[in-house]
Amino acid sequence: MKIGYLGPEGTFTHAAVEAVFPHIRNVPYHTIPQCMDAVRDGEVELAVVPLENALEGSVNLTIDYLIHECNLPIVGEIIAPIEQHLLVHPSQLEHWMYVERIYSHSHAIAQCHKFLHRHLKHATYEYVTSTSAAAKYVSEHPEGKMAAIGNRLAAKQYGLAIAKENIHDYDYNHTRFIVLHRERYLLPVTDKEDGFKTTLMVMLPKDQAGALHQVLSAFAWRKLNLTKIESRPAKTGLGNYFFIIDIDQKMDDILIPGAIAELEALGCTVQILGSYPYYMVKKTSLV
Ligand SMILES: O=C(O)C(=O)C[C@]1(C(=O)O)C=C[C@@H](O)C=C1
Repeated sequence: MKIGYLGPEGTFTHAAVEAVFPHIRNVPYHTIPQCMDAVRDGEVELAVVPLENALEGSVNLTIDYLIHECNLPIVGEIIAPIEQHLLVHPSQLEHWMYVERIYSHSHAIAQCHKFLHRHLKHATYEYVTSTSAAAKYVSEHPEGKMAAIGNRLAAKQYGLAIAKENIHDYDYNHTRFIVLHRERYLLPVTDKEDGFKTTLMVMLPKDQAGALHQVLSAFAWRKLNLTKIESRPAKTGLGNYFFIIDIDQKMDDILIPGAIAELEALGCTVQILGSYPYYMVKKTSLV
């Protein structure tokens, strides 16, 4: 069995994969869509991609590619702590405050805006496909006045020095990663899961007053706890949205099917994106 992840080696995604699937061979992919395509095309059985960060919110590319391009069920979730560090070539360690360009994934840069505003006001941002792609690039340009934002694993992997530790803006920093498979599937994980979730995609009927209220009440009176509700453009015209709804329990025989039937009776289109276990990675077992 093989598991694809957003690479190259040393991303937070890689660390999450190693923490939960230490015995499965992992394969890095350059972009999030490439990871998903690899599962769809059968190159790997599973893929892990970032979905949401506690400071910066959803990774829209993941949601949009999943909904519009590559319909794969979510079979698991990994929640991992995130510590961002400023990484430089060792030869630049004394001069980190003079770096002119900061490389990283847009989500990682967004998690460190207060630090960047305070200490590196003059620097410009270069967005790349992942935090470790940034670290790799910086390691290949020892003369450049540049830094990457990434983790300890990437610093080690690419021989960079940590100029400043823990530069993320708020202490509580976690990212949710989803595990995708071609079909609904039970994960080969020995650790006990920390809980279960069910994720739905709901498209409201057009121009119906109070539709969202009715949708929420279908969950509320059944006491189904929602951990997330988010809208994304349906990409069919201004004002057309779909909702991603996370329910805090696994699929059952009565409550969730009942809520779905009620939504469909209201004229909603509903798709079950997955019903899956989630795993919380401890800080010490990450990077
Ligand atoms: O896995 C990585 O290192 C990434 O670059 C992706 C990503 C993300 O998209 O959220 C993953 C975790 C961190 O929140 C920052 C970046």
